[in-house]
Amino acid sequence: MRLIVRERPEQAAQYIAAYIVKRINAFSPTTERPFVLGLPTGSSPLPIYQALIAAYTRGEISFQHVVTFNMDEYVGLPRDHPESYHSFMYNNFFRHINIDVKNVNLLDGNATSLTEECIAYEAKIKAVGGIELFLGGVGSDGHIAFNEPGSSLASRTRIKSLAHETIIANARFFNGDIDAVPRMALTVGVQTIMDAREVVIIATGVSKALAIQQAVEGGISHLCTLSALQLHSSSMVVVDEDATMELKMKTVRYFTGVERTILSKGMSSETPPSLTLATSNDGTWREPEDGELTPDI
Ligand SMILES: N[C@@H]1[C@@H](O)[C@H](O)[C@@H](COP(=O)(O)O)O[C@@H]1O
Repeated sequence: MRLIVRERPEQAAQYIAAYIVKRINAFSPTTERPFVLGLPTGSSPLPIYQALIAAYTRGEISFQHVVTFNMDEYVGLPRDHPESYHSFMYNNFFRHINIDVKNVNLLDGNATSLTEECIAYEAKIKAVGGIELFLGGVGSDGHIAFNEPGSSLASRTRIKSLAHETIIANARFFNGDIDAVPRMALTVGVQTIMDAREVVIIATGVSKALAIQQAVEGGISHLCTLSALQLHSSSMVVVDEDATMELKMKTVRYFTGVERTILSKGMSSETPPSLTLATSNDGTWREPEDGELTPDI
């Protein structure tokens, strides 16, 4: 796991947006070989979407050959409800870029059979060759997507009851009315996220500090599903300083020291070492070879 610390939330978001732009451009996606991107909702990813829209407007990135899969969706909330994740994604991202709506995948929380919807979603991910990069946020209880504490770390897309802490946290999107927050959601599983070739997480604000502490310094535990990323070979957590509040100073210094080492080797701070060193001559992604510098130095 790589931990990137930036002073302010918007700097953390800028870092991730620049990273995604570079990853997609280096991949050179085509119709036959699209870039498959996993996406979250929530307030923390919003500035990432704004930065990606700005990059698109400046002509630095095209989403024409990008296929997206969203992490989760509420059960029973009408698709056109302003707080459905469908509405969130179209209003805050898809409507502002050149993505083909045929390439957008979101779980249907109103499907006749929710179980079949989940099985079909996993099949669709498999059919496009798996997810290249899964972007995610984290809940204050350490959940990733809607994989609440106690979720199996081997879980796949399924129906999930929301934890009380999540219902309270998400009431802010429903005028503070706890009763208006749906009690259930469809969510990709921890294993669905772990299957992505790369996972990038944004966590900003002091409300995420405990979750970050557990995920980075604690052991792997179903009580903090984000901690499963310790087993992923290419994961990166990007935080602002407030989200580091519960980490040991030694931990923060270790990770910022790693980044300094990378920079002193002449790499751009916005360029992941794996990108610089594990990119083939034709610009396509490849597995780093033995002994080659990877993000987990
Ligand atoms: N299902 C979503 C998660 O995917 C998201 O990470 C979390 C945090 O959201 P925020 O960034 O608004 O704190 O909210 C919801 O629970």
